[in-house]
Amino acid sequence: MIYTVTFNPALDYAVYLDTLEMGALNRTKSEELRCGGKGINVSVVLRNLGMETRALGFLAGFTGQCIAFWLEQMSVQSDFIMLPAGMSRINIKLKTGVETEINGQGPDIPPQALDELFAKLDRIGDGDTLVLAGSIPASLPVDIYERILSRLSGRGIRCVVDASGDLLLNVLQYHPFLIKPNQHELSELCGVSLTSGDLAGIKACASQLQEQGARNVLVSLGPDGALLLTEDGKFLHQEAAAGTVRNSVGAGDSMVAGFLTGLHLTGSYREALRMGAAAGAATAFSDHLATRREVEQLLNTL
Ligand SMILES: Nc1ncnc2c1ncn2[C@@H]1O[C@H](COP(=O)(O)OP(=O)(O)O)[C@@H](O)[C@H]1O
Ligand SMILES: O=P(O)(O)OC[C@H]1O[C@](O)(COP(=O)(O)O)[C@@H](O)[C@@H]1O
Repeated sequence: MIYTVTFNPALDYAVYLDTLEMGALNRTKSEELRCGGKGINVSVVLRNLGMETRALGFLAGFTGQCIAFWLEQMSVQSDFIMLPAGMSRINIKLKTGVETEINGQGPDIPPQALDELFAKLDRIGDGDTLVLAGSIPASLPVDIYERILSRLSGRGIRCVVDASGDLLLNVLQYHPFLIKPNQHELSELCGVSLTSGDLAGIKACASQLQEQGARNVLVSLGPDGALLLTEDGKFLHQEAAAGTVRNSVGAGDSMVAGFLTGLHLTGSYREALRMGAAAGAATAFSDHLATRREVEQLLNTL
């Protein structure tokens, strides 16, 4: 079973307009609302690809109820903790030819709710995979992912972490099975400025994160594809699929889901990377998260 944890789920509100005029009334050409947050997106795409998954984390308020309802409608198994106050965030995704995002803070998570999550995590066992993905509400300490990995350590659980900054750096000492920074996050993590196409620089940063403890490092590069540094020290590069971008929100999460599915089905890192790229592109080229049919179609082109 692949468990995902989303500390800070969201409703993603995508708004399409030709231009955005600051300080004026703008009207949309169209808009879409869907549930989001990194772990949730991973679970949705895993489910679409026929994998067994359960989404964990925290929800609050009417937005939280909406997220739970939509997950149920999509037959995604979930076991969220409902918080006593606040509301799950609404993240705004402006589509004006370029993509601009405004992500919210999220509700406070009180200590009792955190204990409830730990109790659920204690039931995960040998052979399971745990995906910790996304930001945490400001009220939580930045070592929270580290505390989870330390608690699960030695229990045969495969841990995947998709987060940025210290949230990610702090867990490397626990040797996560996979991390998936995008190019921007990689630059930040390594304190260097990486330009698109600087494959040598990207490889050096990936190696640095592996030296710090990550087993496999998957760097997603948007339209430039992806680079995987495997645990046995090999670099694999994957070109991106060709197509027209509609909404790339969730492409990274879809890549994680595709990668885990590909690895489960074939046991090959090369194939996992290919399926990750197909799933990422399938999401970027549509206004929803990748479906199985879309992933299979793109897989044939890679
Ligand atoms: N414009 C695109 N064209 C083709 N593939 C894409 C595009 N954008 C994303 N992808 C695929 O999805 C993967 C994840 O996207 P990326 O934007 O790098 O992640 P994130 O959403 O985490 O920033 C990429 O590595 C690539 O394979
Ligand atoms: O938790 P964070 O870092 O604020 O990110 C949350 C946002 O990331 C997403 O999960 C999309 O992530 P990716 O585009 O990296 O796949 C959105 O659904 C959500 O709004």
